[in-house]
Amino acid sequence: MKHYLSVNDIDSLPMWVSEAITLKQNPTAYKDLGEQKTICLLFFSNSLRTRLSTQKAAMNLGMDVMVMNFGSEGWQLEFEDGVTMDQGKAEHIKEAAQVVSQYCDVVAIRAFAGLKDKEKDEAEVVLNGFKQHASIPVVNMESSVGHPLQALADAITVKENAITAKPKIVLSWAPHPRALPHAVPNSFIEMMKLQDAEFVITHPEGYELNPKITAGCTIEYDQAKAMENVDFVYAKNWSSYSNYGAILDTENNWMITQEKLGSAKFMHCLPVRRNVVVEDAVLDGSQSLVLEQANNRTFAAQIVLQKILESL
Ligand SMILES: NCCC[C@H](NC(=O)CCC(=O)O)C(=O)O
Ligand SMILES: NC(=O)OP(=O)(O)O
Repeated sequence: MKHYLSVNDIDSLPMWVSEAITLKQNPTAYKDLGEQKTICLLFFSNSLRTRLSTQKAAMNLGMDVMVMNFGSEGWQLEFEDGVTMDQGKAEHIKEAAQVVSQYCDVVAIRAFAGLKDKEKDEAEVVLNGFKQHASIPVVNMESSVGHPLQALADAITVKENAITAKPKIVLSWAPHPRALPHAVPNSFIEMMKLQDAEFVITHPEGYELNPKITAGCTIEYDQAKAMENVDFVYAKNWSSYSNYGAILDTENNWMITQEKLGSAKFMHCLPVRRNVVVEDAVLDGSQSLVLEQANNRTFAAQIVLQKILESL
């Protein structure tokens, strides 16, 4: 595998998930694979889990790791071709990506959607800029439109906790004080299409995601109805897609509560706003899988890096 940019770079989900679960028994089993290899993690946006779990995964594989908060510490990058660079941006992606490629064997990038300009976000300028100009494999650590490492960790978590072969999984929109990107729900939906599940998306009207991504999915505007007989509830806020980046005022009581959850398991990618997205009782109770999801981020990243290292 050259790059890991979206869940569609996974050639066999069942195989990857099963390899990741096996890996958990002996995380350093492939310690020699990454010897003399360096990964560079570039952050244009904040992170806790992605930063530490990807670093941990690389260390488990024996790799050297360099981390840079590019957004605050790097030169401001120009991504457009042919511009006269007489304004604030000091360095062009053409040089930056090639320079990084000289120091590392793999580069991983986090750059969230700006949520102002849909076309610009969907062009994935940062991720694609590196893909185009770097000569090394690129890993997506959450871009404007996808978070495939999270989705892989989620698939591992579902596999480990499912008690039926085809569980009912509901992706529920939840409230949030800020406008959030679509990357996590997008990749979760794409991942659901790769696995056997009765999958339902529920959100208030106006919060429809990109129809190209939700094509073929069941969308139910009544949250209670969507959650009947559910096995896994995956909560996530996202801003409007059609009214791009807006917070609408259609929300009415969408927070996940223990009462709504019933006996289902609760999932969220974290960080989560307590008593806004989900009530304390759920997060502090035994049905929450959020810490398992975060733990599985290491093994998701490790499987991805393993596949990349094997193909170098
Ligand atoms: N990487 C996981 C989620 C990252 C991001 N959440 C956030 O920005 C939450 C920030 C806050 O709660 O203020 C998102 O939704 O895509
Ligand atoms: N879930 C996740 O990606 O967390 P961070 O944003 O903290 O990396």
